Amino acid sequence: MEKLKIVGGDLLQGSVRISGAKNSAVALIPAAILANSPVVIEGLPNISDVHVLGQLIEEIGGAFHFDENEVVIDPSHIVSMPLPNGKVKKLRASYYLMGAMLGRFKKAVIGLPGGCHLGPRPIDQHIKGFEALGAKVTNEQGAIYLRAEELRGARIYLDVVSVGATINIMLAAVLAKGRTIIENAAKEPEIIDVATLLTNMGARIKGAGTDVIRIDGVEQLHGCRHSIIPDRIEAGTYMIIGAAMGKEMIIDNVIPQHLEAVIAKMREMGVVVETSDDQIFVATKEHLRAVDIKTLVYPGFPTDLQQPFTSLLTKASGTSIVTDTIYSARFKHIDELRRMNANVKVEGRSAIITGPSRLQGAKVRATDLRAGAALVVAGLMAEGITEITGLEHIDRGYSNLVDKLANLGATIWREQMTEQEIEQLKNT
Ligand SMILES: CC(=O)N[C@H]1[C@@H](OP(=O)(O)OP(=O)(O)OC[C@H]2O[C@@H](n3ccc(=O)[nH]c3=O)[C@H](O)[C@@H]2O)O[C@H](CO)[C@@H](O)[C@@H]1O
Ligand SMILES: C=C(OP(=O)(O)O)C(=O)O
Repeated sequence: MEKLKIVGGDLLQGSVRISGAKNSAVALIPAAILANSPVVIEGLPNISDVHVLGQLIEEIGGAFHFDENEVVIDPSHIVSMPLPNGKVKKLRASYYLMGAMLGRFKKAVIGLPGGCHLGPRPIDQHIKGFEALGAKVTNEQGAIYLRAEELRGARIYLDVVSVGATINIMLAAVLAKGRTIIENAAKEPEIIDVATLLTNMGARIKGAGTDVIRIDGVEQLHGCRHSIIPDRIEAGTYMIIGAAMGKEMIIDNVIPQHLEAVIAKMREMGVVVETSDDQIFVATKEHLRAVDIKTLVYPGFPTDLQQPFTSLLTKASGTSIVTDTIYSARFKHIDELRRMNANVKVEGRSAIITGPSRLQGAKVRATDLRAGAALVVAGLMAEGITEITGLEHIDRGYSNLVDKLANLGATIWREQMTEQEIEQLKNT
């Protein structure tokens, strides 16, 4: 087991290349199993969520060859094998195997997913969608059993705007008979990316990226080549790092339109942000202003950047209020930031940050993926050494984090934990 060590205070300079989007990747891989021949995806990120999904594809008889440039998924020999336990619990997005397996085999058994603990994360809207398409769905001892004689298109209104439910219903509907209409659909860029792959595989989908998506079922889908979109959350994390510690930082391979809400907030704080076609330039300023943030569905401020942004706000003068309207308990990083001398407290669904604070290095623990990102940002800003444990969370979503930051001039490395440290961690 490893920990991450950061000596804070270095000003960062240079360019960082953003990897493929985690939240696209984890849907594109299950989408590929709907094809009858190999699918090639360029630019998948080198993160554990991708590797775990690859292992799941192999477990059910598919082939998955990972390479930093492209991944080949051959779904020709996949069988409808139950996956009630095991690796499905390691990530959230294993729930996409429900829609994809149901779509291909008209039956599936998939254990309830894992992923970050951010408060309740029900999947009732996914199930409502599968049932509307004609599936019988039951929950037996923590696994979802899905079975249909045939899937028929339906009109489905989502009671909650959900990324996962929107994509999962698309996956189940592309091979269904007739037309499916998803109303109140989520509009995230990752949904468009998945629709683009499915369309290249032969699916008929209109409206992805708007709140009404129309899918006309087809008989079969074939393999194709697809290039993934860049990760707007990874890009946003490096923008935050640039806003905190950047002398002159260029975020490369990014779609600036995907980050408009974040760019606007940074400019409101006084951060220097300039955009071009596929790059964003960010530099810190000595005096940053406090701002309030409310997370919203896309194109609003993304909840996945709320936690690292909180770390940045410890540097701003005044009081900032960060409210998460998507998740009720996405504040596990706050106690750790307090250990680092941040003046932060949680009231209900809001974090209240009073700055500026001089952060101090400390031993802290990442309890979820973006809590980990928040601690990396804080560690880069702090005086002295910060030690971060819980790297398995960070590894779910950040490709080559240490190399990317070291190339920008950060003093950061991974180190084996001693047996005593591992024991201590287990007991906390
Ligand atoms: C793998 C992946 O893509 N993860 C992202 C996805 O998660 P995920 O797809 O799980 O998030 P959703 O968009 O579904 O969830 C949004 C909100 O709706 C609620 N809800 C969702 C589904 C449902 O059936 N019932 C219900 O009540 C959730 O509890 C949450 O409060 O979108 C989130 C919101 O942008 C991001 O934080 C995650 O990074
Ligand atoms: C919440 C996240 O991921 P997941 O939905 O995969 O747990 C995230 O990427 O911030």
